[in-house]
Amino acid sequence: MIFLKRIDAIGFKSFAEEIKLDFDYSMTGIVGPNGSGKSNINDAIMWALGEQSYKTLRGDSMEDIVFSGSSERKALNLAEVTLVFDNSNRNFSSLDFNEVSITRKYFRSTKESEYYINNSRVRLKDIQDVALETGLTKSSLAIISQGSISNFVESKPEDRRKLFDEAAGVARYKKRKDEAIRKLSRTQDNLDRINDIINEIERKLPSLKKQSKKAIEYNEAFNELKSIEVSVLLSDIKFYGSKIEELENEKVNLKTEMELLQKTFHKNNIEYNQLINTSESNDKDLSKLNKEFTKVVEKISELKVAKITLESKKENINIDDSEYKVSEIKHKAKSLEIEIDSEEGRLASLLKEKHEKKILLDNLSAERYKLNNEQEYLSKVISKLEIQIENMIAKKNSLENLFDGVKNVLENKNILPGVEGTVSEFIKVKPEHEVALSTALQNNMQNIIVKNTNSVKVAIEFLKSNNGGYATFLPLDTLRANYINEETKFIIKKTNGFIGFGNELAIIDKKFKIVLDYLLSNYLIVDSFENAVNISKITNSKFHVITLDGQRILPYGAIVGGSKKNKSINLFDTSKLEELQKEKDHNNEKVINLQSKIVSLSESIDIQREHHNEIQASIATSKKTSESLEKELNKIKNEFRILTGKDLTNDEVEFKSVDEQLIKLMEQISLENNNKAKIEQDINVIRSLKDQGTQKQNDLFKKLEVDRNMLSVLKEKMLTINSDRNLLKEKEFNAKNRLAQDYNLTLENALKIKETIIENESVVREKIKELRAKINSLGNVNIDSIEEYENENSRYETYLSQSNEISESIKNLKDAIVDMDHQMVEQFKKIISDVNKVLPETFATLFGGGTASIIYTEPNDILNTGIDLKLSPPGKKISNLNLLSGGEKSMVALSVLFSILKVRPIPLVILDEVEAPLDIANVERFAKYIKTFVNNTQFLIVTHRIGTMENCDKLFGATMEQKGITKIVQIKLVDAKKITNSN
Ligand SMILES: Nc1ncnc2c1ncn2[C@@H]1O[C@H](COP(=O)(O)OP(=O)(O)OP(=O)(O)O)[C@@H](O)[C@H]1O
Repeated sequence: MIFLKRIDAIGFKSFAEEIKLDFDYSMTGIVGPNGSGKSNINDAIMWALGEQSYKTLRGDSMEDIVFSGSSERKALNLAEVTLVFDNSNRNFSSLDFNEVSITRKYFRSTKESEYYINNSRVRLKDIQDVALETGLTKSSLAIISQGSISNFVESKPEDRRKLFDEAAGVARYKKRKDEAIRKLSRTQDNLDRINDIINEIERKLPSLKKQSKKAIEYNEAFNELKSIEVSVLLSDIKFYGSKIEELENEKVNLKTEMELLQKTFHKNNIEYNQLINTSESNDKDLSKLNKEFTKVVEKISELKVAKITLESKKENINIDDSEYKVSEIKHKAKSLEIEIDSEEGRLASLLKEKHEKKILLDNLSAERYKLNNEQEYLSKVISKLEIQIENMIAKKNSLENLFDGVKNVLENKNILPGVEGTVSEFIKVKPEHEVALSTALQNNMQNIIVKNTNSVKVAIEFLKSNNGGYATFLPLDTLRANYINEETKFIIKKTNGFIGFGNELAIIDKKFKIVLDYLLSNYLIVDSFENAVNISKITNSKFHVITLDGQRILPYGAIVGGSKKNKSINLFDTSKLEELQKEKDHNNEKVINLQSKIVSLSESIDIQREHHNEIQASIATSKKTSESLEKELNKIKNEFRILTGKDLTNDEVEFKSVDEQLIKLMEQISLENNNKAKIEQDINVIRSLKDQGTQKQNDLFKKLEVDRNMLSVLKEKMLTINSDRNLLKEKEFNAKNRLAQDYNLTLENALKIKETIIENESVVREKIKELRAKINSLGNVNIDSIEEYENENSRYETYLSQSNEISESIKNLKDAIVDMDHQMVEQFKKIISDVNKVLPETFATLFGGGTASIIYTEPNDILNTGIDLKLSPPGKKISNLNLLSGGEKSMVALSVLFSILKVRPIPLVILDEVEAPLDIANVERFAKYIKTFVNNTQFLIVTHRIGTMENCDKLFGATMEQKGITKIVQIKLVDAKKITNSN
């Protein structure tokens, strides 16, 4: 049997000071004046066992259970009640202790309750479990007040049955049944909701299934088409690629051939034009010489006429024959000497001229040798430059330095709208700013300039769908620069060593200016590190400051410096490439100049060589002429010796006036003849040169014609190659475009797809047509429907299984309710029958005779039936229970209560003034009757009645010595009586 050993309470209602009640006895009485706090003990027990209804506790809120203060005491914040039970028989089966204490605390401030079992904090539910085992729970039989006793008879049959429900333990089932019904209703709601969803899905599912089937068919056909067509496109692209490569190679060879031919043609053309010039100048010289020649011939004729006139004049003079002959000889000798002198003079001048020509020729040859060497050296330099340029262009065109994302975007520029190119492609810098601006731009060189944000969107989608990497885009429509304000700019410009703002030093096309401003407007370029530090300080370290050799001071003062390795390749390459190209062009110009100089030098050398040869020939002729004149002079001198017997000396060569005139004339004639010969010689030289020139000119002309024809053939060929190549490029582009547009594939990604081997091209192309037709025949396809169908179907299955589970649990609940109903009926019937067995005896004992029984108001509906009482007090016939007196009503209720206690003993029963309406004799009977239960039940009786007090084992008196504060002390019967009497 569970035995309540002690109650400790403080702060609960009127227990402002701690009260302790030891219940060592089976029947304990509590006495005291009205309002002294007796019933508060019952409340304390109920509250400690977890009572949640403040109304049951006679309050308006839970706060009302805390001591609210009195005229002398302040209100308390905490109410605490502890019940101590004996558990040596382990009546609380789950608690392995000899003593079990249950504590509840309530804090007014937090409005929170705390529960403890044996001082360990527990949940409310743990307390309620223990309370169930005590049988001391709310509305149980354990706590009976005066009100509930008098109500029992007066209440309706349906309310009356509650007591029996409690006793039968049916209340527990009822509670569970209510819960089960609530759960059933909730579950049914759930089922309805799920069935609604199932119906809704069922409506959608067939159409989705149809769409999904169509989409799957489409996907299959599309994937097959994709696999075949991608392979066909790849094989086409491969074919076009190899053909384009062949044509490119052919083009390179053709270009080299054309360049060579053009060089030769150009060279020959210069030579040809120079020959024409030389020929024209020769013609001029010739006509001049011819005029001079005519003049000389005319002069000689005139002189000869004068000589003949003089000779005839002389003939008329009568002179001795021998004298004449001597004179003749003298005259002839004189003229021969003149001729010899003149010939010697001519020879000397020819030798001098030859010497001069030799020196000139040597100089010209030396000059030509030097120029040839120079040309050879320059040609080598040009070849080297060409290789360097080709390498650079190849490297630049290869895109190999670019990040994956950037490379992919640039490679697919044709299908991505609005992509302009990388920053490095457009920005140019002066060589002296190259290092600084490369340092500034190092992270942005590969940013891609695009027209607008839409272009960015398309490009990013493209990169995402091809797993093509990342890139930074600069959309021209939304890009905004963070400009330095004019005032700050003014100060910066005045600072030592400041060279310029990054965006003003770099060069870019006007339409991309915002890119420069965006990237470089906050970069200050300065000459030296010291000045960089200074300018950074002046500007509060707000901007990037970069020195010409690439040292950087970042905003907020960080400094980056070191070697110049970071120089941007692209920027450098651009200016370097231009530099190389310029150098090459400059050297080419030099070579062309040299070539024309060499050609003209060669011309001059040829001409001078001809002159030299002519002079050589003239020298030989002159020597011969001199020799023959000497011979003739010697012959005449001999003739003179024979005629006169003396040697012809110079003194004798004297003439008379006519002779002298003749000699003079002859001298003049000889001089003019020499002159004429000289002119003739010059004419001959020029003529021969002219002939040679004409020959060369004709040869060159023919050669030029041949080369010109050849060039036009080669150009024609180049045009054909270019147009073939462009055609192939277009085809290749179209194929790539189809890869991108039809299959959203870059070439790179397409190559990763396993290729279908094409054995028979026409069969494959036929298959492509077939698949296309199939795809077209499918019409509008909703690809998402595959996933949608799968999702909806799986949702359908999930809900279906949930619906089945819920239906199953509804069935279980219904079964459980039926089971509970059955249990309740059985147990209810049992308690009624058990009580009916003892009730007549109890009734007779308390009433001193008579009989009583319990009857069902609805015997056919035991679950809902009310309970009525059939009573026969001794000597009375009762037709209506309401006709009983107050005391009788209490006695009837107590009979029923005690009958129940007999058949269903309860460990602890609290009776609160239940015997108040009874007369002294009945109180006596009542108290005595209680005594018959004490073996199974512990009684706590709040009473004002002496009869009851006399039968109690122990009495406690409740007083309010201090106003409003209950004090409880054990008292003797005599004192109890005193208290009662004084009431
Ligand atoms: N929160 C509270 N703080 C202080 N006193 C309280 C509080 N709640 C109730 N009381 C006091 O408790 C008393 C009521 O006690 P109780 O009902 O136990 O009296 P009783 O002895 O059973 O009286 P009766 O014999 O008339 O039934 C009242 O005086 C009331 O003012």
